[in-house]
Amino acid sequence: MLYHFYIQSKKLSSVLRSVKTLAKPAGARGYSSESVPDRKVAVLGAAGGIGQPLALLMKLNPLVSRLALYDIANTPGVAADVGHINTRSEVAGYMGNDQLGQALEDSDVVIIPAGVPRKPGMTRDDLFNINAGIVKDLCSAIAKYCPNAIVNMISNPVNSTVPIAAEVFKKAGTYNEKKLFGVTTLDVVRAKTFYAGKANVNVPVVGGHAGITILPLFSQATPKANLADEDIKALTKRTQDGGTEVVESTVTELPFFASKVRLGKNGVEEVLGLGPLSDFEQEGLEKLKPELKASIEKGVKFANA
Ligand SMILES: NC(=O)C1=CN([C@@H]2O[C@H](COP(=O)(O)OP(=O)(O)OC[C@H]3O[C@@H](n4cnc5c(N)ncnc54)[C@H](O)[C@@H]3O)[C@@H](O)[C@H]2O)C=CC1
Ligand SMILES: O=C([O-])CC(=O)C(=O)O
Repeated sequence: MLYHFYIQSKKLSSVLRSVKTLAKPAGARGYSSESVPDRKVAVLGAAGGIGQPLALLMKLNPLVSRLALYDIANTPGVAADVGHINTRSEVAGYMGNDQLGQALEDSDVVIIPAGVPRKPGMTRDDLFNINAGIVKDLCSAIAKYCPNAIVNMISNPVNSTVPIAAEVFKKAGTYNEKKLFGVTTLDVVRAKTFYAGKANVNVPVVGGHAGITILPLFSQATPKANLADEDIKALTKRTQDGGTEVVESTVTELPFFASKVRLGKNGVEEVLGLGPLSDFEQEGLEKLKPELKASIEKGVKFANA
């Protein structure tokens, strides 16, 4: 799954693991290059710490045929570098606002890691003042140049940048709740790693992507490890502090809530429910709602100001 790869891209070891898998010839993984349709992916913020390894992973993905790398600076070099990799997709670099439209035109998928990252001591919400404006402008351009694209928001604070994107698209008349995602897969990756080390385990993580709004559901882990309540509490805290898909849903009364979804080529096909929660998780769910609600409202207010 797309999201899995790029969110893992922060860790070099994960990048190398993914590269190993993806570097197999397309046919070896069940794709025949002739039968793969044309698919354009645009990365906005492509020259950054997340954008560059993400561009590499997209270049290695046999499902991508055109890769547009956009940033306000340094994209010609990044595009030349990534373009030397001998895989299917054609790579083009775009730099500065004048070239944003070209970068976005005809895109099927847009991934946004543009904006500033946290420094030690900052919360994700501390990034709001700078990143909200960046995301708003980029989403206005998406509505204009590729209104049908699937949009994946990485820029923080995700709990607010996703609602900002939704408001911009609603105003432009292009909003499709099935095609807007907040990228929170890193929370799932962390929950799995902390729960069971290297073992192959599934752990759903729901809510948002900041602090207590991240709620790992260890009671639904498969296979299950028999851990004491105190250990589950500690693992929950570690996952929340360590750094799924945020979609508009009816899983809770909140308009945006990370939950398990079934994906298809047109975006979300089904939003899956929360499933049975332990008392500890139910308590966590009630605690996260006010904070996530406030972050959503902050984004909506900004976009409509
Ligand atoms: N959702 C998640 O799980 C994660 C989210 N993030 C977030 O992703 C964002 C990027 O992080 P890094 O790549 O580490 O930061 P970075 O500073 O290394 O890269 C950001 C890039 O965005 C570019 N940029 C700034 N304004 C832009 C604009 N208007 N249009 C296009 N590009 C623009 C910069 O030139 C830079 O190349 C941060 O907000 C960070 O918090 C980071 C890791 C995981
Ligand atoms: O923590 C951050 O600022 C970046 C992020 O979203 C993550 O690593 O989960």
